[in-house]
Amino acid sequence: MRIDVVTIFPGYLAPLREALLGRAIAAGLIDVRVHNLRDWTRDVHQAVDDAPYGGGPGMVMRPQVWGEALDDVLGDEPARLIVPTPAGVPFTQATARRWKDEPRLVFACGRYEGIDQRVVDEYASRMPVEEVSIGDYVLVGGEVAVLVMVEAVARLLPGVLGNPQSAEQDSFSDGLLEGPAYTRPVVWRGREVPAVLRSGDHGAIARWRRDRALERTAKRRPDLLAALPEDALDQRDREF
Ligand SMILES: N#Cc1c(N)n[nH]c1-c1ccc2c(Cl)cn(Cc3cccnc3)c2c1
Repeated sequence: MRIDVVTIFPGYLAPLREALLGRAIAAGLIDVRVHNLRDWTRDVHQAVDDAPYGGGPGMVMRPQVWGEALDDVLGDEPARLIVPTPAGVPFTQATARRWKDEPRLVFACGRYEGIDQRVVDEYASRMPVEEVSIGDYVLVGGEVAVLVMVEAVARLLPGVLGNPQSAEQDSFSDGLLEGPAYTRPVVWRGREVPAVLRSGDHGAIARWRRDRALERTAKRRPDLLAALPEDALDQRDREF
């Protein structure tokens, strides 16, 4: 997969080159290119924003510079354009799973009060464009959202995670939150690891883990339980 990110703060994307993702990039599993939007400005001040039509607080990012940048970055290679925005469709694990098979993702990272809407409208007329949000809170720009989305997608790509089973069995893969995890020592500050996890009874362990996942999901995210398909829970599951 090729990933392009256009931003006025390229340094914000430096964490992509660290640790697991950094190794995946170095191994050629992912091709990540970060572009500075200001490279497409033509004025001495490298202006990328202007006052909003209709008034209101803050500034809006100008369409011209975005158009020139995206025309260049996109070239003729098919891609999906992702535009982070607080007003976007929620980004979920299902989104990450859908995007992992894309040959190329291009992220348009805005700042200020956002990017002139005509940029989205222009590119949506010729390619898949998604305006997405990573959550119900407000950030200062799109860069952190891109870090989140790139990591969520990249970890699903073959060879990126040391243990591919992690991606298959992680939270949300079965629609439930993951239950608690434990490792050595068996007793820590007087707190003991649940005996079932040391029993060697794999059936009992699987049941215990599912019970804890159901319990945690019912308590913290009842909306996820409600969204499960009818046949996802058996009678016993419904006791939580
Ligand atoms: N994804 C996501 C996401 C999220 N979950 N919170 N905030 C954002 C996000 C994404 C993109 C931008 C761009 Cl461009 C500018 N801002 C600042 C802003 C603040 C208030 C109102 N409008 C824009 C962004 C915030």
